[in-house]
Amino acid sequence: MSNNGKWLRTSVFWLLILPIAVLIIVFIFRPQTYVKSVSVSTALSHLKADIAKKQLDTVTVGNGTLTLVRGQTANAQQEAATLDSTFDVTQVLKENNIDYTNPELIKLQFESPSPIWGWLGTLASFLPFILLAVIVLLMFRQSQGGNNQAMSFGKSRARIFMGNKPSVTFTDVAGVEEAKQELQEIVEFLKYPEKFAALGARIPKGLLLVGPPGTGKTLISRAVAGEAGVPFFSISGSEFVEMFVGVGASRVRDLFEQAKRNSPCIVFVDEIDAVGRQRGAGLGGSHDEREQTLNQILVEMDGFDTNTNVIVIAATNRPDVLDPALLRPGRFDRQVVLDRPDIRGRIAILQVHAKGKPLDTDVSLDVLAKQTPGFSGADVANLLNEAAILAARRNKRKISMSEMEEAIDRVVAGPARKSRIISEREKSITAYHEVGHALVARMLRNTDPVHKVSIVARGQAGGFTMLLPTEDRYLWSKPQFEDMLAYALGGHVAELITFGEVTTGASNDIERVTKIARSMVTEYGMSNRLGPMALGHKEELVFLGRDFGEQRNYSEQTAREIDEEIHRIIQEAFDKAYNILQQNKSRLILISERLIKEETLEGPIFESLFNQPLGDDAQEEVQTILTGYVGNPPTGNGEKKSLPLPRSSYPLPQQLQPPYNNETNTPHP
Ligand SMILES: Nc1ncnc2c1ncn2[C@@H]1O[C@H](COP(=O)(O)OP(=O)(O)OP(=O)(O)O)[C@@H](O)[C@H]1O
Ligand SMILES: [Zn+2]
Repeated sequence: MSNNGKWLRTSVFWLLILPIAVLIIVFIFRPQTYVKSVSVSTALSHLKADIAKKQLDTVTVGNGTLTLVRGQTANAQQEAATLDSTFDVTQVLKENNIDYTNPELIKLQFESPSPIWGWLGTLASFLPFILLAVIVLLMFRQSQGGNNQAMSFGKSRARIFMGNKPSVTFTDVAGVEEAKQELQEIVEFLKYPEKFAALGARIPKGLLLVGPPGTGKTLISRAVAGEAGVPFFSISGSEFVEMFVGVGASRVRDLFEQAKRNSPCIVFVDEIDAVGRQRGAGLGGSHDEREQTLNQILVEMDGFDTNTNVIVIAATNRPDVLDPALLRPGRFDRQVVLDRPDIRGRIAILQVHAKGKPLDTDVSLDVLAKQTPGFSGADVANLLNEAAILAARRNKRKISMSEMEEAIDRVVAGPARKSRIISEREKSITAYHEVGHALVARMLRNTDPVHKVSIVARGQAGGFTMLLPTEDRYLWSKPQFEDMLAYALGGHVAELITFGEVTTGASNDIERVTKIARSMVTEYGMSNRLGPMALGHKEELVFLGRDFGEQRNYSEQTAREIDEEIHRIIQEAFDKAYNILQQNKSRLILISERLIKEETLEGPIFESLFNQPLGDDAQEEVQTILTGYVGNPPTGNGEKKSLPLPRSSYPLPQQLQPPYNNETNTPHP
């Protein structure tokens, strides 16, 4: 850190210390509450008077004294009366017609107050010194640059980490088969470390679980420990954020010490993003603390030798903010993704959590799964729990579908859940949109194979299409960009062709397309008309808060030409996508409808659907789909007039043969 930063930190430090010092002085010279000695009868009569005034008093009896605190203010008047051993407060109150059962008026306490007060009093008089000592210690630590190894300040706060052996197994985790498979390997490592050691295999030290909240990251980690029969230690990154400097690091040290003593075992670090954010900018103690905690975790992990057999599993839903140091080999170099479950996953999770819950005959888990797109595992579990509570409240013996329906609404609308539930229509539109992308990608030469099409909502997007890059790409050619643009417009075009209208769902695609097309023209020299010229983006000149307008390094004429070229490129991409989807409309309908049912289509399934013969049977199926459609069917007939007419006559279909069937391209897995 620079000198400047240090100076800043020191001043911030003093700004914090000064008010504390002032507080301490005020505390020392504060007006003492004064306890007046009175007789029992005086105290009682005062109490009676206060009750008549509807004022809440506290009566404490114990240690031979009756203390009356009159009123609830901080420096309420206090009276103490000495009692003899036969004094029975309830009896006396009764005799005096004081209703001591009304908590609004009288708070009756029977603890022995004096030792606590005495102790507190002593503590209070020492408080300034204790605070001073803490401050001095903290300063000392600061000036040491927060050296973790030195001092045992954090040690005294050492917490005993309970490493329990969870009884959870993989059967309790449902719908995340891929993740389970990957973690199975970790289980093997933990169970038979010698087997791997004998072969010289390096046991992974760290594994990062990535996924949105409630997708079972904690659960599956516990299940790994449960399967392997090893202890499970857990800690959460967010615990460290508010701590004093050094405490977090020492906690981490304690945790790992115990973990190593109990190896083989699992250390689970939840919310690692809370400490594992990119190091760099930041100011103040909590930032320092985070950095030190993170450093300590890295130090511990680096210190494992080959037979440590402690595996650290960290969980996050923000892998993008993590410090790259965490992801380096030998640290959290393995990542396992836990996504929100698709329909099959939700059925499986429903089955797991329905165990032990008596369900009525009308309950169909399939139907429930269908109604809950976007639910995480935790939401699904929560849904069943809510339904069970509702059924109990209605004095039912079994949970029926009506409770389930209501529980869905609760989970969706309830404060805990913000994820959306999609209407049937929105689901259809999303499906056609995504299959539009996928089909265009499938038909073009320069796009990667389709890896997955899904209408399970993720983040902002209602669905997504994933291509599987066949190689790392650093250079993009013009044809690649052109196909990419058509692919990106595939969703928009599919909506247009089928439902005859476009939705806001394509706005991201359109933004991306526009950006790429602009870059092609202005940065990459991919427009023959303008040639290889860096036509820098418009720069906004903002100086000292004043906007001086835009600065261009080209003329008005060129600006117009750029716009025209961008327009042409996008138009051509649009036409390409349009032609492909028109020609494959039956495929579009068949695959989209399948996607609506299954919510996710993996690459191979998409491929086999794509390759289905489009004979009479298929045409018949299309017709059945269209006639059976609720609402307006995805035919889009009659809406075509409003389309921009395809201008470029892209040669079809010869050139657009499915590319992955020839010798140079093998069908992807
Ligand atoms: N795949 C699943 N199978 C069965 N139950 C699940 C699954 N996913 C989540 N649950 C249920 O949801 C609960 C919460 O999940 P968990 O705490 O493991 O999620 P998480 O991903 O760690 O969440 P967070 O990111 O908020 O910490 C689990 O205890 C379990 O009951
Ligand atoms: Zn899209």
